[in-house]
Amino acid sequence: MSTTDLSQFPTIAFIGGGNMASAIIGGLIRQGLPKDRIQVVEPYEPQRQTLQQQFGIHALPAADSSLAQAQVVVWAVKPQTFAQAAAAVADHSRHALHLSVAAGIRSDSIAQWLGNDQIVRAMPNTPALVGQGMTGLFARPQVSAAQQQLAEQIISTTGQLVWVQQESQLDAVTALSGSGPAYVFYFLEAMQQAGAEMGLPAEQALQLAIGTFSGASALAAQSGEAPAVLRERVTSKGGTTFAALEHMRGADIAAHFIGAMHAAERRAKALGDEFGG
Ligand SMILES: NC(=O)C1=CN([C@@H]2O[C@H](COP(=O)(O)OP(=O)(O)OC[C@H]3O[C@@H](n4cnc5c(N)ncnc54)[C@H](OP(=O)(O)O)[C@@H]3O)[C@@H](O)[C@H]2O)C=CC1
Ligand SMILES: O=C(O)[C@@H]1CCC=N1
Repeated sequence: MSTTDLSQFPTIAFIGGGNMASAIIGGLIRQGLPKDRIQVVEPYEPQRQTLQQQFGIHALPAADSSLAQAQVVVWAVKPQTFAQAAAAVADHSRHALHLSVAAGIRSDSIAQWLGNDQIVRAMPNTPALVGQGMTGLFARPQVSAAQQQLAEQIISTTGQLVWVQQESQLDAVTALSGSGPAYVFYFLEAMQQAGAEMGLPAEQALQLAIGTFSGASALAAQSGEAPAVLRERVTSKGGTTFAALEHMRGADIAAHFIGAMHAAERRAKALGDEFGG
């Protein structure tokens, strides 16, 4: 995570004030962006109250002309509601940089809805909530280097990032790191259940599972060795890991897992087709 000083940063408007918007707002405030530089449009009253309690930000129930002061507009609405939200905002944000986190919605659609080509698409993930996000970014050719840097500064308050060269690669990022935390939680649930079935208290089983994920991730990141090498080092001949991995191979878990990720990528593309312009 970068430690950029954001005290001189421009005003940023968020369209949609739910999970992902909150993760980014939290990152920006932690790094010193004054709250009066953040605007949020959020139609759901309980969520507006949450934003007030969590960040001391007064969110607007609907777009209005005050959005014209924002130099960056972050789109954090569901793909299904993007077109409708864009229609209400377009007239107020002709000259802003637009940063969309919506899954699947292509920048061609966004440019058409907003009448503006200055668009960066981002695919973050929920560990952004604790400053450990992983985000893929794509910039349209019309986006300047300075605007790319601005997008990078915003996203880097939530964790790490990578730029992709082709917009279609964002669908792969969505299937991998965007949806990825859910895969990890799915495995954590299964490991907790197995631990409990084998006689461990459920809480202790979860603690062991979480610690194993974070420890193995740290080892993979710091050792510089391939996951397959690290896996082999755990797998003693005729031992327990071998027994577990043979069971997984028999059930072709890897093929099923890879198939699941392809399903996520297909869904990202379908969201773009279904809800894009
Ligand atoms: N959650 C995740 O792990 C990730 C999500 N994303 C993407 O982020 C985007 C937002 O997801 P997430 O934060 O989880 O969703 P949320 O539902 O938490 O947030 C979206 C918010 O937008 C509000 N909203 C609906 N219509 C409008 C409108 N016209 N103008 C302004 N706000 C509106 C919603 O209100 P209401 O509830 O009343 O509809 C809701 O509070 C999605 O496009 C998703 O694809 C990207 C990466 C990861
Ligand atoms: O499930 C979704 O559609 C969003 C995009 C990536 C994670 N959540």
